[in-house]
Formats: sequence, C-alpha cells, structure tokens
Amino acid sequence: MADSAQAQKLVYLVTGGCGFLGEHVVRMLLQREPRLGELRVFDLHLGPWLEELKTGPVRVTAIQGDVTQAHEVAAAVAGAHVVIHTAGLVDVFGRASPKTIHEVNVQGTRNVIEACVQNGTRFLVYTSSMEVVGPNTKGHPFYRGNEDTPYEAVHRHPYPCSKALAEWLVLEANGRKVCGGLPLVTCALRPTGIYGEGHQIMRDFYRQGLRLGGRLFRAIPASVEHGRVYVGNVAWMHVLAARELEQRAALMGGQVYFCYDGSPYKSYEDFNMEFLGPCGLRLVGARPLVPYWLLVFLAALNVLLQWLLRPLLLYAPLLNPYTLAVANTTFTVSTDKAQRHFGYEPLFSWEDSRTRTILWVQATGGSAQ
Ligand SMILES: NC(=O)C1=CN([C@@H]2O[C@H](COP(=O)(O)OP(=O)(O)OC[C@H]3O[C@@H](n4cnc5c(N)ncnc54)[C@H](O)[C@@H]3O)[C@@H](O)[C@H]2O)C=CC1
Ligand SMILES: C[C@@H](CO)CCC[C@@H](C)[C@H]1CC[C@H]2[C@@H]3[C@H](O)CC4=CC(=O)CC[C@]4(C)[C@H]3CC[C@]12C
Repeated sequence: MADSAQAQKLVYLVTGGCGFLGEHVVRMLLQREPRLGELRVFDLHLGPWLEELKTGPVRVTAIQGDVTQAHEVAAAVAGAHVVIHTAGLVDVFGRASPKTIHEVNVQGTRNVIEACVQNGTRFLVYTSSMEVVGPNTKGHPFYRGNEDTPYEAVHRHPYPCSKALAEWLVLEANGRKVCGGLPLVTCALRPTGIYGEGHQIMRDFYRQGLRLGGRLFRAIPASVEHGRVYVGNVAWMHVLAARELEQRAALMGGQVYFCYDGSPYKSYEDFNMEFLGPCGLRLVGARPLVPYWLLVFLAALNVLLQWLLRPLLLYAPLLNPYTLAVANTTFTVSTDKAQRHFGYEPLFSWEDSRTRTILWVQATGGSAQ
C-alpha cells in the first residue's frame, strides 16, 4: 500500500469497536485518518450510535460477530489492510469464568492473527494493557517505569494472564508471512488505567457518591500513585501506530508501547476526584478511613460470598483481593518510546481531557444511560 498510490484508500477493521475505547478509536479514525476508505466495526454487541456514522463520506460497515469464532473473524478481516484489535473481556471482578476470559482474550487474538495471515492483511495493532507488566502479586511498585524497566511480572489473575499471553502471540506473529508472501507487522499498545467519556467505573463511583449524600470515603493512601491515560489519547495513539506501521515496520514491528499523556500521577481515588469533585462529590478523609487489614478481610469475604452466591446470583463487587492489590500498588509509567518511534504526541492536553470527562460525568452520570 506504499507509494504506488498515495491516494489509495484503505480498509480498516476495529474489533471491539463498540466498547469504551473502541468507540473512540472508531471516531478518531473517521476524523483523523485521511487514507480511510472503509471502516469495519466488529463487535459482539453493536452500538446504536453506529447508524449516524453510516451517513458520512467513509463507508462504515457494522459487523456483529464474536472473536472466538474463527470463521466470523476471517470473514471480517478479508480484504482489510489494517486491523486494530481492541476487543477483549475486561473482567477483574469475577463476572466471567477464567475459561471465558481466556477464550475471548487469547483464542480471540489467535483468531485475529490467523485471519490476517490467511487474508494477506499485513498490519495489526493490538490493545494490550499495563497489566501484562503489573502490579505483580507481591505488590512491588513500578515507579515512572518505561518499556525496558526490569520488573518481576507475575500473573495469577485470569485477566492479566490472558492479556500477557495474547500480547506475546501478537508480538511473536510479527514477521510471519501472510498470504501473498509479505511479512505481517504487529505492535502492542499498553494503556494504563483509561479514563474519559464512557468510563463505566467512573460513572459507578459517581452514582455511589450521590447515593452516599455526595461523599466518597478514602480507602487507599494518597501516596499510592497510578498512571492514568485519557481515552482520546489512547485512541489517537492507536490511529497513529496503525498509520505508521508500514513506513516504520523495521522499527515498530514486534514492539510494545505504553500509552501515556500528561495526566497527573495520583492515587486512584484522588485522580477520580479530579472529575467527581467538580460534579459535586467530596472525598472524605485525608487518610484511609478503614484500616488496610479490614479491607483485606472484606475483599476476602467478597470472594467467599461470590462463591457461595454463584448458584443464585452474580455477586461481583469492585473490591476483591486482586483489585485491592492493584489499587494499593504504585504503578506509573514515564516514557517517550511512542514519540521516538512513531511521532506520538498527546492530542488532548490534561485540561481538555479533564474538562471533557467532567462534562460527560455531568451529562450522563445521574441518568440511566
Ligand atoms: N479500560 C481500561 O482501563 C483498559 C483497557 N485495556 C484494554 O483495552 C481494550 C478495550 O477495553 P475497554 O474499552 O475498556 O473495554 P470494553 O468492555 O468497553 O470494550 C471491549 C469491547 O470488546 C467487545 N467484545 C468482548 N468480547 C467480544 C467477543 N467475544 N467478540 C467480539 N467483541 C467482543 C465488547 O462487546 C466491547 O464492546 C481491551 O482489550 C482491554 O483489555 C487495556 C488497558 C486499560
Ligand atoms: C478499593 C476500592 C476503594 O475505593 C477501589 C477499587 C478500584 C479498582 C476497582 C480499580 C483500581 C485500579 C483499576 C485497574 C487499573 O486501572 C488497571 C486496569 C487495566 C486494565 O487493563 C483493565 C482495568 C484495570 C484492571 C482497572 C480495573 C479497576 C481497578 C482495579
């Protein structure tokens, strides 16, 4: 697709294109990818908002499908130049079984790779996660780390296990000959905790705060820092990476990139208050109001309750030993690898990202949407 035709229009496929991140990737491609000729949006559940996109100048094709079904993925990939594979089962709360998480995240990714190989699709960008690195089960801090920082990555939970395995598959596939004989070029992007318009957990915290009379209670020390990244910048990074993969195949192929922007390093709760504060909530307590040992106990109790209640109902609260460990461990990234390799600069400043998120929480937080 190189210089033979600068004006050649490209077919992009976004898997998981109706999810929180996927929708932003889809909209970003339509706004910022001049070579886009057709955009295929593949998802298990198609969003009604796709309809309005179908009236624009670029052909938008909605494909309801399941990444675990190889034939459905193959049909969607046929004829695509670039695949952005963002579909995944994001579950750290025990809603889905480990088997299902593995099937979607690992087998689904395998199906995407094989479909690229069979169909001669050469460019694949995979949405990985910071979770493939850590936090590890020992709670070691990862402080301002980059892609080369040594860290003891130990995965036990099904979600990070599945993301690590899927990322490995994607990177290992780099250089494989696709149908037609040319090499596949792949890279993986590792977002930290994503926030922005559409962030379900943010909305849940907002609603919880409203129920508690406009208050949230500090549970995690303010000194535990998290790296967070705005969804618009994560989407922009995907679009740029996909665009540059061909020209910079030797440099970018088989590489991983953390997703980063100018969002401040703060504790998970203090960071959320950047948005929930202006929406009228306040975080009570300069220090955690419950002792850590009690949180550990409650997290363990939640696991027991989940197990006991499983025959009757799905009990999947936010607090469990894994989420507590993640929330309570510093994990921040500081890197310029994406800037050096493919010229990434955040599209949205921290101020813009903050304002957009606040407006979204205000607009939808109290409603049933
Ligand atoms: N939300 C976060 O903070 C982070 C997310 N990620 C990764 O980003 C990607 C997108 O995550 P989010 O947008 O947050 O999640 P999401 O749940 O909003 O989006 C995932 C999308 O994948 C679709 N999907 C799930 N199973 C599927 C299947 N079997 N076949 C086809 N589509 C399927 C869902 O319907 C959904 O639209 C995931 O791969 C996740 O692992 C990585 C780092 C952080
Ligand atoms: C102990 C509670 C007191 O208020 C707070 C619980 C917060 C947790 C639900 C979140 C804290 C950190 C989040 C994770 C982190 O942002 C990294 C992630 C990366 C992903 O790829 C998927 C989502 C997540 C695991 C994210 C999930 C929610 C938290 C554990």
